[in-house]
Amino acid sequence: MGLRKRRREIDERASGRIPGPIPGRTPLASGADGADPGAYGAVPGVDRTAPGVDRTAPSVGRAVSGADWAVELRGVRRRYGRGGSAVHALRGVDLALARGSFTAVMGPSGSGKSTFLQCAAGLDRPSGGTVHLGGTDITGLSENKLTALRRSRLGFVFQAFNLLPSLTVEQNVVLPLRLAGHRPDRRRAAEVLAQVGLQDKGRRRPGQLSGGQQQRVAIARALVTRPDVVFADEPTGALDTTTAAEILGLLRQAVDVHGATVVMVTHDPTAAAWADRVLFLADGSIVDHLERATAPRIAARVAALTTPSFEGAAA
Ligand SMILES: Nc1ncnc2c1ncn2[C@@H]1O[C@H](COP(=O)(O)OP(=O)(O)OP(=O)(O)O)[C@@H](O)[C@H]1O
Repeated sequence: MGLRKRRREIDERASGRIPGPIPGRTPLASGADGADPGAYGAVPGVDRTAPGVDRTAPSVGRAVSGADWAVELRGVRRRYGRGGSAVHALRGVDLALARGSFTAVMGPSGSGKSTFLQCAAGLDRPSGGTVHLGGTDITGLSENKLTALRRSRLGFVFQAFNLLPSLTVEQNVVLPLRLAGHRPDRRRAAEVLAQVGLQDKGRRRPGQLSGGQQQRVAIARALVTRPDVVFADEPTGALDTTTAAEILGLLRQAVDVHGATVVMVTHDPTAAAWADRVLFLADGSIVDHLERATAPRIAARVAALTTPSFEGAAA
C-alpha cells in the first residue's frame, strides 16, 4: 500500500470514519508480537523474547543517538518520608525514549507508575538522579522554569479529561498556547481538532460532548504546542472498549503520522498493546519490557509480576 493511501486510511480509521484497527501499527494479532524488530530498533544485549527480569536501561525507538532522546531518566529515585517509615517509590530508574516512540508503562498497584510519570514530566522532583526532556536537564530547574517548560513543551492527557467546562472546545485547545504567553493560534487549533476528527465541534462546550469526544479534545489540547512529549495517565480508563480503541488509535496516529512521542501509564493490556514498547515497573524499578507485544502476552507478563515466583526472581 502506498504511503499516502496508508496515511489516509490511518487518519480515517483514527477519526472513526472507518471502523477497525489501523493497519500495520495496531495492537498485534496473537502470535505476531516480536515481529519486525528492526523497525523499532533492537536493544543491544536484550533478549526480547526471554521471560524474566531484564536490568538493562531500556531505550526505545528508531534512533540510537543520545541527541534524539525525547525522555531520558538516569538513576531516578523518589523517596517519600524518612528513616524507617520511608517509602522508596522509585529505586533508580534508567531509560531513554526516542522521539516518535509510543511507550506504555505498566505494573501492579503501588509499583511506582504515577511517581514515574510525575518525575518524568517535571510534576514532581526526584530524590536523586537526572531527568532530561527534549535534551533539557529539568532536574535543577526552578519552579517557574519547570512550569513554563511543561506549558510549552509537554502535553498531558488524563483519565478524567480535565477540560474547563466554561470554555468552548476551541478555547480549551488553545489554552496551553495562552498559558505559555502565545497568541491563541486558531489555525493551529483547527488543525489539531481536524486531526482528532472534531473539526466541526470547536464552538461546543465540553458538557455537550460524549466522553470519547471530550478525550479527543484533551488530545488536541495536548498536541497543540507540538510538544516534545505527551504524557498520558490512564487515558482510556473512563471509556468503553470501542471508544478507548479510537482514542488509542489517535495517540498511535499522533506518533506515526505526526512524529509525536507518547508515554502512557495504563493498567489495561489491550491499551498497552498499541504501544511500541511496554515497560514493567515492580517495587519502584523497571524489571522488564516487551516490544510490540499482544495484549495476552502483556497480560501474562503483568500477572507474572504479582506472583510470588516473580517477586523471588526479582529480589
Ligand atoms: N505523596 C506520597 N507520600 C507517601 N507515599 C507515597 C506518596 N505517593 C506515592 N506514595 C507511595 O509510593 C509508592 C508508589 O506509588 P504510585 O502512586 O507511584 O504507584 P502506582 O503504581 O501509580 O499505583 P496505582 O496503580 O495504585 O495508582 C506506593 O507505595 C505509594 O504508597
